[in-house]
Amino acid sequence: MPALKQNQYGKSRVRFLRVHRRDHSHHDVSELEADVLLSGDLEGSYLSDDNSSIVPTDTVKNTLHFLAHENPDLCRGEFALVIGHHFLAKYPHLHQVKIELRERAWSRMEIADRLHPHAFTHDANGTPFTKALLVRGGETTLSSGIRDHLILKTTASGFTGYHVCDMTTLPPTTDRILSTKVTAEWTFSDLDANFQEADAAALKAIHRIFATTYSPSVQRTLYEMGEAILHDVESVATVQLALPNVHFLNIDLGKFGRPGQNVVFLPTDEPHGQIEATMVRDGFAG
Ligand SMILES: O=c1[nH]c(=O)c2[nH]c(=O)[nH]c2[nH]1
Repeated sequence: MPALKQNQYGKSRVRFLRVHRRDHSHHDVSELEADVLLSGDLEGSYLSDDNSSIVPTDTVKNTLHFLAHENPDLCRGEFALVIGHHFLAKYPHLHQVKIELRERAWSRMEIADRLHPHAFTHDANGTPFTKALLVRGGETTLSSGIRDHLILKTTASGFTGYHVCDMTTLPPTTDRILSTKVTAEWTFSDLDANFQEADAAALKAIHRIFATTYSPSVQRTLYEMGEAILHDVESVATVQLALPNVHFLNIDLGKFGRPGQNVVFLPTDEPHGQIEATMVRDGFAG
């Protein structure tokens, strides 16, 4: 009989919208998609036909809906911790709960220069997420971030001085379009932090570095983004960044009397460069 090395189970893609009604017309919304994976004394369900340890995944889904109802005002980070603590407290045979919450971001409509109290527009640039891992008797880890946040600038980016060999065809440039689809994840060292403020500050730091510094390479810009997040957001200990280099290629209009034009570019998806790194605050283990 093969050894059961590792196992986990749960419910994925549980979707719900929470409406926090501050008063009859002023509402906040949070639309989430949740994955919850459970581990613990569950071997019996794999090694025999004994299902008594299985909290059905349907129950997991119902629990998420119920906890959403009871906690309409918690931000993603706080809500992830509530979910994790609930499962560990209620089911003593579970040892670990892994949670991911992905948000469909809704921002308030601006009507007559005022933010509307209950009308929203989908803020579709990327998917904000939170991950939590709660281990019975162990440490809780919590991280937040954003996937596929697309940004672009039209100058203040170049790429020169790179390694040249017989396979090199790339011309150096000191003025290029720089675009990337940021995936970033930051891990909290302080579980009492204001996660919402921290998330907003981290995204602001990414934007500030992108917009206000000359980029000599995606690698350098990535490092400066991570450095800025760690500088600006005290509650964060590590930052992981993945920046695809989304190329916009200069279209040759020489035949039409517009040689070396710098106006019309071809957007491309593939192939793309892929630059990734993890940065750790001094004094913290990676
Ligand atoms: O910023 C860049 N980093 C690279 O590693 C690279 N490679 C490449 O072809 N163009 C670029 N640009």
